[in-house]
Amino acid sequence: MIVAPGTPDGRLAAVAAGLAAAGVVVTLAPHAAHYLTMEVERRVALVSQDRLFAAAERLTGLARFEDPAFLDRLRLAQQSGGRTPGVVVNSVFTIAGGAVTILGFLGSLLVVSPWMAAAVLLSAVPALAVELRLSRGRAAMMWRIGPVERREIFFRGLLSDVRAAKELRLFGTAGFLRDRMARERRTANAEHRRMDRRVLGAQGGLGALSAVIAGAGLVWAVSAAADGRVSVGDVSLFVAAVAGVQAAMAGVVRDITMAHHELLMFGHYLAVVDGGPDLPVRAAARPAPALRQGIEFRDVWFRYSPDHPWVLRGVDFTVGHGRSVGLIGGNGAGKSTLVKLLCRMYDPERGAILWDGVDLRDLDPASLRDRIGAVFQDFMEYDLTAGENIGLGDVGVLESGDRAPLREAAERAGAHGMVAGLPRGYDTLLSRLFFDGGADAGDEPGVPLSGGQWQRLALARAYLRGRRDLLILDEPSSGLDAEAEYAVHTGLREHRRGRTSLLVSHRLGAVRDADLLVVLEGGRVAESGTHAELVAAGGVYARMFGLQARGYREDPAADGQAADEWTADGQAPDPAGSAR
Ligand SMILES: Nc1ncnc2c1ncn2[C@@H]1O[C@H](COP(=O)(O)OP(=O)(O)OP(=O)(O)O)[C@@H](O)[C@H]1O
Repeated sequence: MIVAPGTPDGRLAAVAAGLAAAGVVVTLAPHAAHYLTMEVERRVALVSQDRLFAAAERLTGLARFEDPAFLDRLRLAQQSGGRTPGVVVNSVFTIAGGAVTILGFLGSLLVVSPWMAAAVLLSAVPALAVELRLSRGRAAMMWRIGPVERREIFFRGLLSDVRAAKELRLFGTAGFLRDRMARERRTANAEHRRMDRRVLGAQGGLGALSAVIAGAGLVWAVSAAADGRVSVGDVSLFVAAVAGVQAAMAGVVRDITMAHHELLMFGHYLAVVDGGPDLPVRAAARPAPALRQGIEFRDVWFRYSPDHPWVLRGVDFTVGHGRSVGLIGGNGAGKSTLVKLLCRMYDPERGAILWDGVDLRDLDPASLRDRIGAVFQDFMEYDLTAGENIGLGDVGVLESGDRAPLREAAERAGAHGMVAGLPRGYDTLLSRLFFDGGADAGDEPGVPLSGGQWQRLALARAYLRGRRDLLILDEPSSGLDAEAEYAVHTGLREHRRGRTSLLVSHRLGAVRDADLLVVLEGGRVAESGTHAELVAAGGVYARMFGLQARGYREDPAADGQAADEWTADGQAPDPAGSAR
């Protein structure tokens, strides 16, 4: 009987309930602590990820995203950002717990042998120094193998990318790429192995030091017991205390090192989040005003970096307000580069681009971009719904839920019929990679589009920004079929009428009626003028136009006449045929 006879049943029940509650608390506490830790980590990860990508979004231009070192840093920052705070906080708690344990054992040790206590404590100094050094070495190694791991990630992505799958199968290149992937992994593994060996060696040394100290202590304790200076009980206490202090100190050193390593890696996160602007930001940058006069390229020189050749070498021309300018030039002439400069993705190295006479560098980039609608040559295909693919041209419209502007833009881009024919119209998910999560979609896989269909959506996206001051179209119809191209160019002509636009195209028939044609060659404006003027001049444009015109002639015998026909009256046969 553990309860004295006569104890009231109520008290017994209360004691039992109290014990049960304590048992529940004791059982639940670690799980609750784990839950709280994980919840804190989830929240910290969410906030840190948001801050990281907000910082990336603040970068005005593109150069950082083309800088391999920045990309490595961004990847390491993603890994460390969400993890470091949790690891460090955990480490602080475990270090505190370890310190208490050390103090407890140290008390016992001090009673038996203060010298031994000092020796065991001091042995932590080299251990900490060595571990911190290893931690720095590990962080440096992670940075060193960044490019290797990024290449491996690239190959891994390639081997699982549906767009690459065609060529990999047709050319039988998957094995070759798999080897390259394995080679990168082997290189990374070699670095990891080297590091692990260093750690192994160092840990071995530290282990030996601990063993020597503990062994020397034991010898001393046994001989002291033999001399009767300490009792047998003291020897047991001594051995347990030495082992306890050493184990707890090893734990503390391990936790300090882990926190140290995480903080080193967190440096990458801070470098991205606190990184300065990539393009100079003028303190007094003003909002871009509505375009009234035009845009002037004034002696614009540009290269992607000092290690790259000049792409533009003193480009001069003006896009007058309300005028359409066609930009022409061979592959690599710098047309898309010029478009990117106009959107201030980069700054010219020399010269300036002026918006109504104001240098783009003096304008707030966001307000400048708000005045521009564009289709880039390498336009995006978003794994989102058709409506969202168009709506991303103007998030305000997208968020308003008003479908009419989306439809209008799609109609102008010749995309409405195609979108309306999709299983869920504008709500159809355009992807094979995701399931359509719509309430009544029954998790159907999304629908992929053809190249030309995607291009129409990209055009619709630009049209959604129709009220913008400047429309830039970089090869907007390269993937379209003949009818669609005709429709698009007819629509474009309408859309461009009286609006400021810059149209880049290799199809000279598509740009011939622009108010001004600018031909880029060798990084400079080789010639400019109207179609008739350039044809009459018989220069680069005339030659290019003649070549294309010949390609559209049915009768090869007439080739010889072609150039004469258009040079004579400046009204050449239409090279793009259907596009006219
Ligand atoms: N991000 C970049 N970094 C370094 N060089 C680049 C970059 N983008 C383009 N280039 C180089 O700049 C030159 C001009 O490229 P750009 O894309 O402007 O030519 P383009 O006239 O638009 O050609 P295309 O008619 O083939 O589209 C090319 O030699 C290209 O290699």
